[in-house]
Amino acid sequence: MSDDLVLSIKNLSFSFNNKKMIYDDFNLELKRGELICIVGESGKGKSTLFELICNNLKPQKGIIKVKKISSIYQDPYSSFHPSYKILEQIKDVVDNDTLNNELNKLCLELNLSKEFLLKKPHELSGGQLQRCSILRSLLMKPDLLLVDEATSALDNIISLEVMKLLIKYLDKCAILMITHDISLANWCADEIIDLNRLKNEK
Ligand SMILES: Nc1ncnc2c1ncn2[C@@H]1O[C@H](COP(=O)(O)OP(=O)(O)OP(=O)(O)O)[C@@H](O)[C@H]1O
Repeated sequence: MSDDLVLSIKNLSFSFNNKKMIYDDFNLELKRGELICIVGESGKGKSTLFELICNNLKPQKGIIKVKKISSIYQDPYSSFHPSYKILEQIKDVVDNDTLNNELNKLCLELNLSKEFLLKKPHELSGGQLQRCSILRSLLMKPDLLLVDEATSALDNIISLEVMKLLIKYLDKCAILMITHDISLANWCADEIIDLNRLKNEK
């Protein structure tokens, strides 16, 4: 893949148990600096696409190439182990230099008190833990950030601030984001892929 290309999906076909095709000859390229939103009704295959990109599902046809991924999910409690402090779980995946250089600044930008990092996941609210999950993802310095409805657990003002922060990171990575919020997609996306239309075109 060229330097700027972080995701390449070519001629992807996928169905569960060889039943209804969810993807049929689907193509997508994402370059550093691009933000693409995936929209579509429930059951159209948004999460399935992320599972395919993360290599948790195998396509029947086609090739998916991807550089370093980090994911932010809708439910932050599913992103953390319940028994360990947040900071320990961040240290598991982030090197010391990055922690020393970037943790304070990012906590400020995410409006996240460092005290939260010394707590276990269930001691935080959904919104607080989601910001911890975003913090960990950004500290991992991914080439591709997969964002699945990640701001829906946050209130509107924080959600907008977090989106602005993610957009600031676009010089370092690309973002592929699942959202039901069309106005958010219209506001931030370079391109919107509507899975309802994909199906209608068949
Ligand atoms: N493990 C599975 N086995 C069989 N079918 C599945 C499996 N996972 C998902 N599906 C089906 O595949 C289709 C796409 O599911 P997917 O979860 O990708 O949709 P989605 O667009 O993310 O929906 P939502 O907006 O509700 O999260 C659905 O019809 C779903 O029922």
